[in-house]
Amino acid sequence: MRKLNNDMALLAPHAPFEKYLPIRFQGVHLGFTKRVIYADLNLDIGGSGITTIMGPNGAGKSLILRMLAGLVQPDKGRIVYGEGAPLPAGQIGFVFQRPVLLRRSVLGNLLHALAIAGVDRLQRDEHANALLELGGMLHLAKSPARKLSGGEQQRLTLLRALAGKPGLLVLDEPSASLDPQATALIENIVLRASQCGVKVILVTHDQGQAARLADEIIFVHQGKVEQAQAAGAFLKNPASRQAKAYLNGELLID
Ligand SMILES: Nc1ncnc2c1ncn2[C@@H]1O[C@H](COP(=O)(O)OP(=O)(O)OP(=O)(O)O)[C@@H](O)[C@H]1O
Repeated sequence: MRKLNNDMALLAPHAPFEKYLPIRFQGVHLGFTKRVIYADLNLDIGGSGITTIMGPNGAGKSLILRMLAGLVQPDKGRIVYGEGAPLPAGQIGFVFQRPVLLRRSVLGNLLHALAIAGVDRLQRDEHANALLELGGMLHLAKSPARKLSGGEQQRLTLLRALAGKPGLLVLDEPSASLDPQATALIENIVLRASQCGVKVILVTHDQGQAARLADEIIFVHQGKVEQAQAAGAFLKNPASRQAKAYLNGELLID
């Protein structure tokens, strides 16, 4: 219980996020010069907890995350949070596939993120150290961030994303190419954030990871999106033939 209290102090969103749910993609069209990725994407990401997006390479999973982040704008349509109020700055934390860390120490990266998040200068050291403890990285505090191993960099990126106590955490294959132990460390932090009320949206190809983390799963294939299905049901008996083929490792041709 004590740990949960500590986690709550460290991870619970700085402002309640429920009112920004569901997240709705309404009539979204997104295309590039030679290819339309989404012609008319309508998708509700409704529940709290962890939503996992799965689907073959190039299906457009990362683009859904990038649109959520406002990094890519749809050509048409819109993304609506809850009743439609604009999402306040600092409510989304991102972890992308390739970590981009500052040329500073591990601690320096977290202190910078805390400064950006508006945390009082006097509280930053304590907050950063608590994050490092959460990530099992206290012993690396003074190491140059860019010299860390891939798994350590990914974990630091996750801690940095949580520094501002966001209500929504968006992760794009956060443990691709990590070993099982490094993956377990990442998953532990994600689960703890979720238990503290952070809404998590995670892209993964790892069915084991989806089974361990996901409450619901969305399947994306050729610009079409299956509405969220409960994770257990999806992994056992997915709604579509394409999802079944994907889970069985078969080539998807239509
Ligand atoms: N800025 C861009 N310009 C042109 N094409 C793009 C751009 N961004 C993404 N795409 C294309 O959109 C498609 C979907 O990309 P996206 O990164 O969302 O796929 P993904 O489902 O995340 O794939 P993966 O599992 O391989 O990471 C790809 O074919 C990609 O090449």
